[in-house]
Amino acid sequence: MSSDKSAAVAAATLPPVDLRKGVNGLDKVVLREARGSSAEVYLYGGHVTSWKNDHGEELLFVSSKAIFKPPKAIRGGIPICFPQFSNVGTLEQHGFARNRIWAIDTDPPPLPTNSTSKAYVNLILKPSDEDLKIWPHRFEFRLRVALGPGGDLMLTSRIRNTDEKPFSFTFAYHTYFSVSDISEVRVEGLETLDYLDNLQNRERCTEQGDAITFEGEFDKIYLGTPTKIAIIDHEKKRTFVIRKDGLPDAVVWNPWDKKAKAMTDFGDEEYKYMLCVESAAIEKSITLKPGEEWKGRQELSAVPSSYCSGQLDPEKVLQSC
Ligand SMILES: O=P(O)(O)OC[C@H]1O[C@@H](O)[C@H](O)[C@@H](O)[C@@H]1O
Repeated sequence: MSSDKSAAVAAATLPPVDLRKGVNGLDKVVLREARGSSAEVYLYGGHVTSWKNDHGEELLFVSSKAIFKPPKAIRGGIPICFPQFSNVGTLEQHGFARNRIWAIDTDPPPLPTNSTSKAYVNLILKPSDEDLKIWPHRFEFRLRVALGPGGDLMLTSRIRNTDEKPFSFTFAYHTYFSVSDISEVRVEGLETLDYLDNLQNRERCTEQGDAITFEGEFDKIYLGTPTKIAIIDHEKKRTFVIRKDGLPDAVVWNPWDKKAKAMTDFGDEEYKYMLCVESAAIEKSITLKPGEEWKGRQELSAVPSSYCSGQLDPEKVLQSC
């Protein structure tokens, strides 16, 4: 039996949603779609740690040194940065949502969807008394993680102000994509945009030239980005397409060798095999009045690259997906 078929047969005999124990006994939810794709979501952080296509290939990067233990956020997958991106504010780096234990939301308000997939989970995070001491705002953060019939991974965040006064926040889906070799990767859709360079005190610059390629440490916040961005992996002949909604900015990050060595939960050479492209709302923070809700959506697909005699046609890649 081909591996595709056996993955599909296995998926058909297993439930579309399964609560399991993950690393260090942490609870995780396994999602499986009938054709064989799958995803895993840890309640710790509301954190997606795996997304596999129907060939069983892992599409996200998780470090071999990732520490699955609170309070350290899991290195890789899709950490949720909320209510603060990076160090722009008084909270710990990237906020606290990525290192809190989320709950399964058994009765979420309806979310319009045109997918018939049964492979989804709804999670919820509410602030604890301790959280309210460091960020004095009551909220309900609902996260839905769903696998589409074709294996697409959809994350929908709904954040509601349940307090009596307005609050503001910044946000990112800090997605770590698995790539074959960072030197062979290009990102399309961000050319000619303005960005804040995290390596130059967030100086505002304008991207020049062609698609983005990588030759060293990279850490930029692109502003006013299109709703579609592509990551083209030459060697794998695979293109990731990111579609996003409600998230105008996009962070592109690779730590390269020196920073990789400085991170205790990241292998020295692992920077070669990952790239973060993060759908985000950073430059203009989101403000919610009491009772208001914000929604931010990210949809990921992995498709074969259109690759012709060594030349990629960016237009073709973006249009054909
Ligand atoms: O180590 P952390 O807190 O997970 O952050 C990783 C990186 O996250 C990125 O989003 C930032 O732009 C980088 O500056 C940062 O180094």
